[in-house]
Amino acid sequence: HDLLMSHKEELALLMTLEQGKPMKEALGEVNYGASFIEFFAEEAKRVYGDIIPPTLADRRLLVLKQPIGVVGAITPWNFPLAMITRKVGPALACGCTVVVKPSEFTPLTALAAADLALQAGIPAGALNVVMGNAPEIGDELMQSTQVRKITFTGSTAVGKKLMAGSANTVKKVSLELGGNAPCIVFDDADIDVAVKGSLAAKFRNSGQTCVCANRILVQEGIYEKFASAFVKAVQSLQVGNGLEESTSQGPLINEAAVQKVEKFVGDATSKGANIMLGGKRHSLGMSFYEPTVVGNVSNDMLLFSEEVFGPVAPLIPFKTEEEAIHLANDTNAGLAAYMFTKNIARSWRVSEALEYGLVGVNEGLISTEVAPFGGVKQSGLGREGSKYGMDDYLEIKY
Ligand SMILES: NC(=O)c1ccc[n+]([C@@H]2O[C@H](COP(=O)([O-])OP(=O)(O)OC[C@H]3O[C@@H](n4cnc5c(N)ncnc54)[C@H](O)[C@@H]3O)[C@@H](O)[C@H]2O)c1
Ligand SMILES: O=C[C@H](O)CS(=O)(=O)O
Repeated sequence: HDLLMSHKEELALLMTLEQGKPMKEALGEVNYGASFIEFFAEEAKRVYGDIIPPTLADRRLLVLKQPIGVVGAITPWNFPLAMITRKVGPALACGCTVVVKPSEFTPLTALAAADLALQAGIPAGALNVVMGNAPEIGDELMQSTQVRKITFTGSTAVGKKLMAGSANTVKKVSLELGGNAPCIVFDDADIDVAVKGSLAAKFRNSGQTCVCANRILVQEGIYEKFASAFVKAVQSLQVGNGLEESTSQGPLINEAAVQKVEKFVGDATSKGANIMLGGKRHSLGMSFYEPTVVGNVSNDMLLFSEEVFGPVAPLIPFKTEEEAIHLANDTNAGLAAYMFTKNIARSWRVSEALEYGLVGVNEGLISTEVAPFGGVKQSGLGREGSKYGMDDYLEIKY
């Protein structure tokens, strides 16, 4: 933890250079990534067992918790450090060894973090980083009987492949997959809080975050007022080189990502949505795309049904609370959801009706190492972070 923090600037520079996120976000990710190392170093002291009152007088019943064994960890490019430490932290704390396969788009951050781990005294062989052909490495990890657990963060499609491939050796699998987060703005919301929270939830890492607001549902009574204020806030975002202090929006990870955004925006406009801001490649060229707001989006559009993973905010009008809940849950994803309301009864009622692993109320940035992170439905299996994050790396022995 201390070496990550003392090398914060170098690690952040690596992330900005290979992933593109603005330095201020990269610096924040080092703090976030290091927090998992510190948190789980502490949790290692609390891997408690049990002594169970026996059913027979001459018996003593004991429960131990032991490390599951060798862990295969496969991670994405969008949070090159934190998605690794969110796995390596609990794995090492539970006494497991780890083989990490980082994304081919962000290898340097992974190697730098691993080097710091060796400097910190993590024994050689306890933490390993492998690079190369992802499917081949994945197959090796899935088929090896030495590997007892696969932990994956990435797209839902790849997660399903790994889950299926792990069946042959009955591995424990934890999956952190794609999202399609609704962000519900009710008539009774504080509009400034709603605009600030929706902006943060949508445009973090230029929209390339699994918990990004993917659909912004706005009640009809506040739709015009919210849309106007939200567009004005999006206009304040500064697109540019992540190394420049003024930049708040970097490039997308690659050309394919930009083409996906273009496809989604084109699909929406062809079906009647209207571009309120942006809607095209940025004049900087390369893989920069303008922060975009699309109005009157409906559930027949890709922007509603799929994870855009880019700087595009679809606004979807709704009439009633029941309609908002129905629209919000109308997806196979179930990672994060957000709502903005000043009505406490409504916040409880809607939170409990939403089919998601994480629900933010009047807040767009909810990820923290002390709380359980993970999805329901097809957004994943298991939880990372929090005391619950240890369970996936332990076996219970009676
Ligand atoms: N739920 C979460 O915590 C979370 C966090 C970050 C990203 N994501 C999701 O990840 C996606 C974006 O990340 P990405 O583009 O890196 O995802 P991806 O699935 O394309 O790649 C993720 C990792 O899997 C590897 N991989 C790809 N194909 C593989 C295969 N056949 N076998 C083994 N490994 C393989 C990649 O090399 C990479 O290391 C988005 O859908 C996003 O929502 C989810
Ligand atoms: O992109 C997915 C990450 O899990 C986002 S967060 O940094 O954990 O919020």
